[in-house]
Amino acid sequence: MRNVDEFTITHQPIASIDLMEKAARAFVKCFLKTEFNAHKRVAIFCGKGNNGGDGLAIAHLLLHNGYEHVKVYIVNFSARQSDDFAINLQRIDESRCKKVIINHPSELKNVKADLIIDAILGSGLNKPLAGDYAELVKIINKLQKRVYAVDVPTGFFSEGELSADYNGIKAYKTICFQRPKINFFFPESAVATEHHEVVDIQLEEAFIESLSTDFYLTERTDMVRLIKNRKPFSHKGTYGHALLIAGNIDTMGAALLSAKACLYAGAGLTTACIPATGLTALNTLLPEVMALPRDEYTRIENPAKYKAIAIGPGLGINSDNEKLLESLILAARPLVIDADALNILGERPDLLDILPAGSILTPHVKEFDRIFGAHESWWARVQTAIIWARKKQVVIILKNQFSFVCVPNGKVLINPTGNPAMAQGGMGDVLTGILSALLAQGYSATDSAKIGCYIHGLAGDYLASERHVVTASEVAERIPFEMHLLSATN
Ligand SMILES: NC(=O)C1=CN([C@@H]2O[C@H](COP(=O)(O)OP(=O)(O)OC[C@H]3O[C@@H](n4cnc5c(N)ncnc54)[C@H](OP(=O)(O)O)[C@@H]3O)[C@@H](O)[C@H]2O)[C@@H](O)CC1
Ligand SMILES: Nc1ncnc2c1ncn2[C@@H]1O[C@H](COP(=O)(O)OP(=O)(O)O)[C@@H](O)[C@H]1O
Repeated sequence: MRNVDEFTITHQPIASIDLMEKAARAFVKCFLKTEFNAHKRVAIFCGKGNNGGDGLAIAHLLLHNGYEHVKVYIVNFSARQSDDFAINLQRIDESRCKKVIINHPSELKNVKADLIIDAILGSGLNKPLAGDYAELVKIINKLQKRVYAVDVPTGFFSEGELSADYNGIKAYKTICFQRPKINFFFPESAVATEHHEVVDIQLEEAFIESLSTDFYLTERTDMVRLIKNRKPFSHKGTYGHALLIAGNIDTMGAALLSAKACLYAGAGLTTACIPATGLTALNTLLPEVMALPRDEYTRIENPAKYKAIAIGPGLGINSDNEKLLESLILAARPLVIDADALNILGERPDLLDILPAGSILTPHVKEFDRIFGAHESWWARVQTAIIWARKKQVVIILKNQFSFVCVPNGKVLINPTGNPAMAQGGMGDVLTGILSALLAQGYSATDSAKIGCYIHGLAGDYLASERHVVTASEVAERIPFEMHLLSATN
């Protein structure tokens, strides 16, 4: 962001102090959406860099917006200060804003605040917190007040491996500028900030887009561009035949959920390869789906007749299923590999080595570590996924609240949709069904993964807007509505 900042200043008629003012305005506008009680006492902790400069400008604006009790705490632990911090400090000195200078953490006493704004250190963090900074942050966290962080919580690295013993500010919400920090998407960030919201400060967009990065956030506009309308005169053959190899005696539901999602995501034909004991359930619940009974060792005759083949949901781990997976991999057909098929891969590194290019793997964290070994952090997991996706020319969807879609060209597409109401068994089976349907309809593995994760989460978000929890079946049923809304606009 720093070079974007510089680029904006040199290419647009805007001074850096004005950019800081814009950032502060954007912060305050967002802050006032939830904090509209101007009687609340606000303590703003400001370091002496530009993050602290933002804090001072925010203090000014809050007073302007009718907040009566705003106090700034200048964290004076460093001799250096940025130019824009100095300008804003002078403005504060000339205003009616209360100011306290803290030269040592022990000087912080009797903080009477309802809300705290953290502007001590932002994206300039270049080493872990230690000494006075660490001590001060500990005291602030102990106050147990609602903290809003400016751009980044103090002590939180925006990118790179996150330490397991985070000692920075624990924010309720981080209001960050222009782009989310990559590390907000990792589960380890939950300890640093419960929520984050990105605000636009009109940095030079064209320049941001031109910066090289391996991380891309999937957006609604991508869906509108990618999802194709159903064509006049098209028929079931146009939209491909998907085969789902799934289910076992005690996990038939997984097969039913995948097959349901496959239907609802638009495959022309769907066949479920399930144990014969599940046929009645399948025919009763999903009469549109064809069945291929799976008893003992089954070979898929003529796999070429299917445009997409998925294997794994509720499959069960046994030698017959292992042989089945092996035969498909040896047939060099791209596959969607999920759940127990991933667990089989974990036991068979030789199969991992010959994965058909164009396949999609959909591991959650445990499945991922079973295949690729234990990892200390999510950052490390994503690095491993990037390497394997490139090496085997496959797509790896590392599933979580924000799923990381690692694609063959080494890029990572971060999926922003989805929510904790979706944290319930069967949700991954639905994703596998959606992916199969998209592949059957002719989308590439990368586009299927990108679209599939997005609409899966979007359906969950729609349902969760009025509910505490959503079920996997309901997510499947919501898919055609979301696809309609997205494709209708293109
Ligand atoms: N384009 C944008 O995004 C815009 C950004 N803006 C704002 O600027 C913020 C970035 O400001 P910044 O570059 O001045 O750095 P900041 O975070 O204030 O740190 C200050 C100094 O602290 C030091 N330091 C680092 N780690 C340390 C540690 N562990 N313990 C102790 N000291 C440590 C380090 O100095 P050093 O140690 O290198 O001398 C560092 O330079 C950004 O977050 C946003 O709020 C907006 O105003 C406008 C648009
Ligand atoms: N908190 C959450 N926020 C968003 N999505 C979630 C959340 N929890 C789970 N999901 C989604 O639900 C799916 C769960 O997959 P998985 O664990 O394989 O489920 P199952 O094996 O029960 O079918 C993933 O796609 C994941 O992204």
